[in-house]
Amino acid sequence: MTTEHSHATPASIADAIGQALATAIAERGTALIAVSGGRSPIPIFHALRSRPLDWSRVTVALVDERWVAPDHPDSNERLVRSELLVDRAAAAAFVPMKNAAADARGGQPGCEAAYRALPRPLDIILLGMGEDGHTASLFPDAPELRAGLETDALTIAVTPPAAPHQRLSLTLSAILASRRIILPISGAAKRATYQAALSPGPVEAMPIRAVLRQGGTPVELWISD
Ligand SMILES: O=C1O[C@H](COP(=O)(O)O)[C@@H](O)[C@H](O)[C@H]1O
Repeated sequence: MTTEHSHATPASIADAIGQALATAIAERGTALIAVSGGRSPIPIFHALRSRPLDWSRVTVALVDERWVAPDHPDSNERLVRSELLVDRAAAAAFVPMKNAAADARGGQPGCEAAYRALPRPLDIILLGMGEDGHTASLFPDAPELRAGLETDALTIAVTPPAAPHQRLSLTLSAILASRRIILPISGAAKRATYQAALSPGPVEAMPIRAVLRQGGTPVELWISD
């Protein structure tokens, strides 16, 4: 089921995430969120990081990672540490995807073990979508895409055909195992991508379709100008 929220703002999205985390903490004592990298989540991180939650009970994981050093400008870990895990959110635990392996394929088993050790299900995923219809690091035409859409593993190494860096990504099954998925869509280009994703066509051409076409996990689209 997909719910559309129009006129979204970083504050309204942070409200929804903060409430989900607070509910999880109240019900189970802990909360687990996986967040995307890229540009889109930055204003949401800024609105979320000062929310009055018991952040010491929150664990932050990643939706995907570029296989670069954690201080590289393209590192999603660097982004999350610098833009989310500060202020009140500095008390949260963080589970990186990047490890010491030389490449993403070599690092996948260690990442899989680290993510399997997390409590499940994820309470919430802050998902992203590229203008090419990729989500997480499930890229159109990636050689590993079919496996990423079908495997029961939580993570997969991906070689994007047209984007920089090897990736480590949550798989579709791991994404859909979340209690709730929040997908912000901002700007004309992303809105056009979303409309294209709603049209008939293969999932392989726009992997976000696999998230939008399923009916088991609630997906909230937060749409802004
Ligand atoms: O490469 C990536 O791209 C997507 C979309 O990024 P954005 O900059 O267009 O918001 C992101 O969701 C993913 O985490 C990231 O690794």
